[in-house]
Amino acid sequence: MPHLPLVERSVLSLMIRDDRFRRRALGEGLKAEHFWSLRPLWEAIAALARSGHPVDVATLSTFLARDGRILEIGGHEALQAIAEQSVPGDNWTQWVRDLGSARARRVAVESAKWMAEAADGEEALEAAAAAEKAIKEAIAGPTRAKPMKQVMAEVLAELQDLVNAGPLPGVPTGIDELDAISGGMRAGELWVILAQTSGGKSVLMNQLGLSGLKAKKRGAFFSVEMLAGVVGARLISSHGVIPLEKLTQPKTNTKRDWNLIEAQMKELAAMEAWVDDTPKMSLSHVEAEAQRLTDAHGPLGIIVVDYIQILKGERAKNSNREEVVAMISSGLKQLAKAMKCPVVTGAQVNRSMIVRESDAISFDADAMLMIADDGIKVAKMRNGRKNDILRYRLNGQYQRFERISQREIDALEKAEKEAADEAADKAVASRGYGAGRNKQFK
Ligand SMILES: Nc1ncnc2c1ncn2[C@@H]1O[C@H](COP(=O)(O)OP(=O)(O)OP(=O)(O)O)[C@@H](O)[C@H]1O
Repeated sequence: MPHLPLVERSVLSLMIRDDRFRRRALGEGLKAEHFWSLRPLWEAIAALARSGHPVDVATLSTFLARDGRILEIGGHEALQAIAEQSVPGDNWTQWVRDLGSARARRVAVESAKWMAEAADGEEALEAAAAAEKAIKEAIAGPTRAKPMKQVMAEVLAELQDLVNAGPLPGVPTGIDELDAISGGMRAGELWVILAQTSGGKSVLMNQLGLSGLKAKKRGAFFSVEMLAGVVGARLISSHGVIPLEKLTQPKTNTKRDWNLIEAQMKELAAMEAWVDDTPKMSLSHVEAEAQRLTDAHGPLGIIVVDYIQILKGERAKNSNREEVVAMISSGLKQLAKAMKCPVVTGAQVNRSMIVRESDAISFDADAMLMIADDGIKVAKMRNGRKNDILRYRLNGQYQRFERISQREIDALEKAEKEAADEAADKAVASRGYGAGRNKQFK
């Protein structure tokens, strides 16, 4: 049978060593049929990756040894050699095409056999038609395009969901002004919260997640920095408007404090939510765990990932930190699409409020909220108006963003207007029209 042992070997070697290629292979529609000599190895890698298990030589070896298939690929040493083979990923696309064409040639050989073995003319014609279809499919690869009939059915289902949904098309954010602009956090959207260090990213992410839980959505919280207990304490504080100290230094708590805390704990415990605090968490861990939770409990309604730059990237050889961050942000966007729910994450910015390390985050995000002293600026909103400033400010003690008082908003707006006028004056003066905007009209 036609096959390409070296290409199979190179593709599988890349897949063992680099999660990025594993995801590409699965996303690009490679299947067991594309492999001939190393098919059991493909099946083992795909099964482990899909179920969120590590894909390393030891795990693969145990997996293949269980049903005796390790011998079909040449034994443990052959597996070790494949994993250690150093191959560049540059030819990946060509190799995937080559595997597709080798598969097409195998289908052609098989098809010729069916036709030759046909008992009579009619059966031979049927075999020829079936063979033509199989060859076309093998050459084209798995189709990704959806027929218009299916697209229309999906539009109809979405419209029905929107009609049946509450007042908002998306998951409520809990911040009225933001809901009015965005319509809530919609399925497939990536929301990114930007702030300097300790600016309140985690607080706002949790607040949006909690708002989803209150709207009876299933939620998953992934936290790299904080232990699950700390996330839990912060959620209690935010949900119950209880000072965080009462949860971090509880020795002086009164009976009333304990009653309040217990009531909040009960409410939160009844929500369908999970907190994952695995250290050194990677994007593929998040993807696999979100899938596992969905399989076990039903679709998730919101996913919070705290936060982009701290997530471990499977670093491909020679890739810099910027490329890794770009890969993670696009992975989170894909996760939102695959899980059909919003994903909320954060990104650290520097003093000039520039996203560190990657512009890609701003490309992938559907909504970007920038935390500043005078409020939360809507820096991007794919489905709505941008540049509004939501007059909310971090209240660290209660782990939530709260509306700024009207008096303070008036003062902020006055100061902003004065600053804008001053800037306009300077611009006019610098163009040489006079000393200032007001003087021109005297
Ligand atoms: N007991 C408390 N009282 C008042 N403020 C508190 C208390 N505990 C924490 N805070 C404040 O709450 C905020 C928590 O911010 P948060 O952890 O959301 O920031 P972040 O942007 O996620 O930070 P990092 O850069 O560490 O990821 C901090 O500004 C902190 O000072």
